[in-house]
Amino acid sequence: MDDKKQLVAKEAIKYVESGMTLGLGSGSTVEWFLKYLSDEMKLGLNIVGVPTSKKTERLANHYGIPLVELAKETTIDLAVDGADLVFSDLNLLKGGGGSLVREKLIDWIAEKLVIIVDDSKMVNQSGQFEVPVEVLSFGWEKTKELIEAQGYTCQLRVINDETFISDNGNFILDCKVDKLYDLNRAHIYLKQITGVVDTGLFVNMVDLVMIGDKHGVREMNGS
Ligand SMILES: O=C[C@H](O)[C@H](O)[C@H](O)COP(=O)(O)O
Repeated sequence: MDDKKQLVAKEAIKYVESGMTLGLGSGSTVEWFLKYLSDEMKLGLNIVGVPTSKKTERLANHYGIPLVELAKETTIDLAVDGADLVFSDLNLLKGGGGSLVREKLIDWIAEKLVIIVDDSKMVNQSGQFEVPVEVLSFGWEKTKELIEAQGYTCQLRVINDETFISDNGNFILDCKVDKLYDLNRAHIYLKQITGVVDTGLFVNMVDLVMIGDKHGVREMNGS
Protein backbone atom coordinates (compact mmCIF):
# COMPACT_ATOMS: atom_id res chain seq x y z
CA MET A 1 0.00 0.00 0.00
CA ASP A 2 2.77 2.37 0.94
CA ASP A 3 4.46 1.82 -2.44
CA LYS A 4 1.29 2.99 -4.18
CA LYS A 5 1.01 6.01 -1.90
CA GLN A 6 4.63 6.86 -2.58
CA LEU A 7 4.17 6.46 -6.32
CA VAL A 8 1.13 8.72 -6.56
CA ALA A 9 2.64 11.32 -4.22
CA LYS A 10 5.75 11.53 -6.39
CA GLU A 11 3.72 11.83 -9.59
CA ALA A 12 1.65 14.72 -8.17
CA ILE A 13 4.80 16.86 -8.05
CA LYS A 14 4.37 17.42 -11.81
CA TYR A 15 1.48 19.80 -11.08
CA VAL A 16 3.57 22.01 -8.81
CA GLU A 17 5.17 25.11 -10.32
CA SER A 18 7.53 27.66 -8.84
CA GLY A 19 5.73 30.67 -7.42
CA MET A 20 2.68 28.68 -6.31
CA THR A 21 0.99 28.84 -2.94
CA LEU A 22 0.11 25.22 -2.15
CA GLY A 23 -2.59 23.84 0.12
CA LEU A 24 -0.85 21.01 1.95
CA GLY A 25 -3.32 18.26 2.82
CA SER A 26 -3.06 15.75 5.65
CA GLY A 27 -2.51 12.02 6.04
CA SER A 28 0.10 9.44 5.16
CA THR A 29 -0.11 9.90 1.37
CA VAL A 30 0.41 13.64 1.66
CA GLU A 31 3.32 12.99 4.01
CA TRP A 32 5.09 11.34 1.05
CA PHE A 33 4.15 14.32 -1.11
CA LEU A 34 5.81 16.66 1.39
CA LYS A 35 8.97 14.61 1.24
CA TYR A 36 9.10 14.77 -2.59
CA LEU A 37 8.25 18.47 -2.46
CA SER A 38 11.22 19.14 -0.19
CA ASP A 39 13.46 17.13 -2.57
CA GLU A 40 12.33 19.33 -5.48
CA MET A 41 12.83 22.48 -3.40
CA LYS A 42 16.45 21.51 -2.88
CA LEU A 43 16.72 21.49 -6.70
CA GLY A 44 15.27 25.00 -6.97
CA LEU A 45 11.47 24.69 -6.80
CA ASN A 46 10.15 27.73 -5.00
CA ILE A 47 6.74 27.48 -3.31
CA VAL A 48 5.00 28.36 -0.06
CA GLY A 49 2.48 26.14 1.67
CA VAL A 50 -0.64 26.47 3.80
CA PRO A 51 -0.98 23.40 6.06
CA THR A 52 -4.34 21.73 6.70
CA SER A 53 -3.33 20.32 10.09
CA LYS A 54 -0.87 20.80 12.90
CA LYS A 55 0.72 17.48 11.94
CA THR A 56 1.30 18.68 8.37
CA GLU A 57 2.61 21.97 9.74
CA ARG A 58 5.15 20.11 11.90
CA LEU A 59 6.29 17.93 9.00
CA ALA A 60 6.53 20.88 6.60
CA ASN A 61 8.69 22.68 9.17
CA HIS A 62 10.83 19.57 9.49
CA TYR A 63 11.36 19.53 5.71
CA GLY A 64 12.03 23.29 5.58
CA ILE A 65 8.94 24.02 3.47
CA PRO A 66 8.03 27.70 4.04
CA LEU A 67 4.50 28.21 5.34
CA VAL A 68 2.10 31.15 5.29
CA GLU A 69 -1.03 31.84 7.32
CA LEU A 70 -4.45 31.47 5.80
CA ALA A 71 -5.30 35.17 5.78
CA LYS A 72 -7.71 37.42 3.88
CA GLU A 73 -5.26 38.01 1.04
CA THR A 74 -4.11 34.37 0.77
CA THR A 75 -4.94 32.62 -2.48
CA ILE A 76 -4.16 28.97 -3.03
CA ASP A 77 -3.13 27.92 -6.52
CA LEU A 78 -3.18 24.20 -5.91
CA ALA A 79 -4.18 21.98 -2.99
CA VAL A 80 -2.92 18.41 -2.83
CA ASP A 81 -4.75 16.22 -0.34
CA GLY A 82 -5.54 12.59 0.42
CA ALA A 83 -8.91 10.93 1.03
CA ASP A 84 -10.32 7.99 2.96
CA LEU A 85 -12.77 7.07 0.19
CA VAL A 86 -13.35 8.32 -3.35
CA PHE A 87 -16.78 7.56 -4.81
CA SER A 88 -17.35 6.98 -8.53
CA ASP A 89 -18.61 10.58 -8.96
CA LEU A 90 -15.33 11.74 -7.36
CA ASN A 91 -17.01 12.99 -4.22
CA LEU A 92 -14.97 12.19 -1.13
CA LEU A 93 -15.16 10.88 2.38
CA LYS A 94 -12.43 12.41 4.52
CA GLY A 95 -11.54 12.99 8.15
CA GLY A 96 -10.01 9.64 9.08
CA GLY A 97 -7.15 11.61 10.60
CA GLY A 98 -9.48 14.22 12.09
CA SER A 99 -8.33 17.13 9.92
CA LEU A 100 -11.53 17.59 7.93
CA VAL A 101 -12.40 21.22 8.79
CA ARG A 102 -9.09 22.82 7.89
CA GLU A 103 -8.81 20.53 4.88
CA LYS A 104 -12.25 21.47 3.65
CA LEU A 105 -11.63 25.20 3.88
CA ILE A 106 -8.27 25.06 2.13
CA ASP A 107 -9.39 22.49 -0.48
CA TRP A 108 -12.49 24.55 -1.18
CA ILE A 109 -10.74 27.84 -1.85
CA ALA A 110 -7.92 26.28 -3.90
CA GLU A 111 -7.94 27.10 -7.63
CA LYS A 112 -7.29 23.43 -8.25
CA LEU A 113 -7.75 20.43 -5.96
CA VAL A 114 -5.77 17.28 -6.68
CA ILE A 115 -6.54 14.21 -4.57
CA ILE A 116 -3.88 11.52 -4.26
CA VAL A 117 -4.91 8.01 -3.19
CA ASP A 118 -4.03 4.37 -3.61
CA ASP A 119 -6.55 2.19 -5.44
CA SER A 120 -8.03 0.73 -2.22
CA LYS A 121 -9.81 4.08 -1.70
CA MET A 122 -11.92 3.85 -4.88
CA VAL A 123 -15.45 2.65 -3.97
CA ASN A 124 -19.02 2.49 -5.21
CA GLN A 125 -21.66 4.45 -3.39
CA SER A 126 -23.48 1.49 -1.89
CA GLY A 127 -23.19 -0.24 1.45
CA GLN A 128 -22.46 1.05 4.91
CA PHE A 129 -20.22 4.07 5.50
CA GLU A 130 -18.85 5.89 8.49
CA VAL A 131 -18.95 9.66 8.18
CA PRO A 132 -16.60 11.63 10.46
CA VAL A 133 -18.42 14.65 11.86
CA GLU A 134 -16.57 17.35 13.83
CA VAL A 135 -18.74 18.65 16.68
CA LEU A 136 -18.36 21.15 19.50
CA SER A 137 -17.39 19.46 22.75
CA PHE A 138 -20.08 21.55 24.44
CA GLY A 139 -23.21 19.41 24.64
CA TRP A 140 -21.76 16.82 22.24
CA GLU A 141 -24.06 14.08 23.53
CA LYS A 142 -27.09 16.17 22.53
CA THR A 143 -25.55 16.86 19.11
CA LYS A 144 -24.97 13.09 18.79
CA GLU A 145 -28.66 12.46 19.53
CA LEU A 146 -29.69 14.95 16.85
CA ILE A 147 -27.43 13.29 14.30
CA GLU A 148 -28.69 9.83 15.28
CA ALA A 149 -32.26 11.04 14.72
CA GLN A 150 -31.27 11.24 11.04
CA GLY A 151 -30.52 7.52 10.90
CA TYR A 152 -26.84 7.46 11.88
CA THR A 153 -25.21 5.52 14.70
CA CYS A 154 -22.39 7.59 16.12
CA GLN A 155 -19.36 6.78 18.17
CA LEU A 156 -17.20 9.38 19.89
CA ARG A 157 -13.67 9.05 18.46
CA VAL A 158 -11.33 7.74 21.15
CA ILE A 159 -7.67 6.98 20.48
CA ASN A 160 -5.51 5.12 23.00
CA ASP A 161 -8.26 5.48 25.62
CA GLU A 162 -8.37 9.25 25.18
CA THR A 163 -11.04 11.32 23.51
CA PHE A 164 -9.62 12.58 20.23
CA ILE A 165 -9.43 16.38 20.11
CA SER A 166 -9.20 18.03 16.69
CA ASP A 167 -6.77 20.84 15.87
CA ASN A 168 -9.73 23.16 16.45
CA GLY A 169 -10.35 21.83 19.97
CA ASN A 170 -13.46 19.88 18.97
CA PHE A 171 -14.61 16.24 19.14
CA ILE A 172 -15.14 13.86 16.22
CA LEU A 173 -18.17 11.59 15.98
CA ASP A 174 -17.82 8.66 13.58
CA CYS A 175 -21.35 8.23 12.28
CA LYS A 176 -22.35 4.96 10.62
CA VAL A 177 -25.10 4.99 8.04
CA ASP A 178 -26.54 2.13 5.97
CA LYS A 179 -27.04 4.05 2.75
CA LEU A 180 -25.33 7.15 1.48
CA TYR A 181 -26.96 7.74 -1.88
CA ASP A 182 -26.91 11.52 -1.97
CA LEU A 183 -23.77 12.89 -0.34
CA ASN A 184 -24.68 16.52 -0.84
CA ARG A 185 -28.03 16.06 0.85
CA ALA A 186 -26.48 14.08 3.69
CA HIS A 187 -23.90 16.83 4.19
CA ILE A 188 -26.49 19.64 4.18
CA TYR A 189 -28.74 17.81 6.66
CA LEU A 190 -25.87 17.11 9.04
CA LYS A 191 -24.37 20.58 8.73
CA GLN A 192 -27.57 22.35 9.73
CA ILE A 193 -27.55 20.69 13.16
CA THR A 194 -26.38 23.11 15.84
CA GLY A 195 -23.17 21.77 17.35
CA VAL A 196 -21.94 20.29 14.06
CA VAL A 197 -18.87 22.12 12.80
CA ASP A 198 -18.48 20.22 9.54
CA THR A 199 -18.63 16.77 7.98
CA GLY A 200 -16.14 14.57 6.19
CA LEU A 201 -18.29 14.64 3.05
CA PHE A 202 -16.47 16.64 0.36
CA VAL A 203 -18.92 17.21 -2.48
CA ASN A 204 -18.22 18.73 -5.93
CA MET A 205 -14.79 19.95 -4.97
CA VAL A 206 -12.34 17.77 -6.83
CA ASP A 207 -10.56 18.74 -10.05
CA LEU A 208 -8.41 15.67 -10.38
CA VAL A 209 -8.01 12.34 -8.62
CA MET A 210 -4.68 10.56 -9.02
CA ILE A 211 -4.78 6.86 -8.19
CA GLY A 212 -1.73 4.75 -7.50
CA ASP A 213 -2.13 1.09 -8.37
CA LYS A 214 0.15 -1.82 -9.22
CA HIS A 215 0.45 -0.61 -12.82
CA GLY A 216 1.36 2.98 -12.04
CA VAL A 217 -0.72 6.14 -11.66
CA ARG A 218 -4.00 6.86 -13.44
CA GLU A 219 -5.96 10.08 -13.37
CA MET A 220 -9.68 10.89 -13.28
CA ASN A 221 -10.94 14.43 -13.93
CA GLY A 222 -13.68 15.96 -11.79
CA SER A 223 -16.41 18.20 -13.17
O1 LIG B 1 -8.31 13.73 8.27
C1 LIG B 1 -7.57 13.14 7.49
C2 LIG B 1 -7.61 13.30 6.05
O2 LIG B 1 -8.90 13.46 5.52
C3 LIG B 1 -6.73 12.40 5.21
O3 LIG B 1 -6.56 13.06 3.98
C4 LIG B 1 -7.31 11.04 4.95
O4 LIG B 1 -7.56 10.41 6.19
C5 LIG B 1 -6.39 10.16 4.10
O5 LIG B 1 -5.25 9.78 4.78
P1 LIG B 1 -4.24 8.69 4.24
O6 LIG B 1 -3.51 9.29 3.08
O7 LIG B 1 -3.34 8.43 5.42
O8 LIG B 1 -5.02 7.47 3.88
